[in-house]
Amino acid sequence: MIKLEHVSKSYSAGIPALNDVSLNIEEGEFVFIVGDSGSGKSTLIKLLLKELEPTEGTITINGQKLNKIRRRQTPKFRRKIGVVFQDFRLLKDRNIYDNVAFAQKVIGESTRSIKKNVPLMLSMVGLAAKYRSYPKQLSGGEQQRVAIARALINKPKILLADEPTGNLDNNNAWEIMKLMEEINNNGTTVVVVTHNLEIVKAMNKRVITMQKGVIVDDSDTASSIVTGDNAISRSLTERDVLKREGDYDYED
Ligand SMILES: Nc1ncnc2c1ncn2[C@@H]1O[C@H](COP(=O)(O)OP(=O)(O)OP(=O)(O)O)[C@@H](O)[C@H]1O
Repeated sequence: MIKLEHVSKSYSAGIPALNDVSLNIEEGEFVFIVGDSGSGKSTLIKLLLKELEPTEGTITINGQKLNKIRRRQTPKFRRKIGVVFQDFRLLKDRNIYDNVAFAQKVIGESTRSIKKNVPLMLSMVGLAAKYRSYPKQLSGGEQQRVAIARALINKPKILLADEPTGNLDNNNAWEIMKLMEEINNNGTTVVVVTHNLEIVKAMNKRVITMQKGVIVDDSDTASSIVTGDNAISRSLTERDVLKREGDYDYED
């Protein structure tokens, strides 16, 4: 699903930010990437999103070699990956329904589908009742849930999260991690960059440790590997949601 072969990235002369990194992440895995500040974690995420090009080596995602993707095809490629950041990056002047719906509008989804999909997704992250709220009316944990809903609404096979709990207190951090675990259990491959080693230890997943641009440890726990495609919609039917949330209409 995600394959790096001898990937290096230098921003300038001197020590490369990534130095000959080879890595394989299989479909359905949940992987933490940890390491000191400056060890290359964010560089790795940016390479996976094709925001940066490697200086050397090859990256393959979903069978697609990233260096073969033309510039005008890049947005389409990125839409296949859900991304979540530390600072949420929500649209401040839109309510949370519109924040999530926006991602569907961008790919040309019909209004009818959007009206069906967005409530389901908001329900999955536990925010169906707050669909009219604006980001500033939500707690940090809730805002991150909206960001996760937005990242997943187009059913990507991969979710990348760069310090998703960095701005959250411990309880909210745990809830977000548990949500990511649920998402992974439904078949999505999840890659999480974090400094929160307490959570990493407790979650018992594969942990890749980086130091000065190289992988210094990769502890694989095979029990965390789940196979299958993205199946959020399979596990959460419309009927489930109506049962859970009560039947109510969303505005246009
Ligand atoms: N745009 C850039 N230009 C030059 N050097 C950069 C740039 N971005 C990152 N670096 C350097 O590359 C190295 C790796 O940085 P990176 O941001 O990938 O680390 P990180 O592990 O994500 O750190 P943090 O945990 O602090 O976010 C660092 O030495 C950093 O200074």
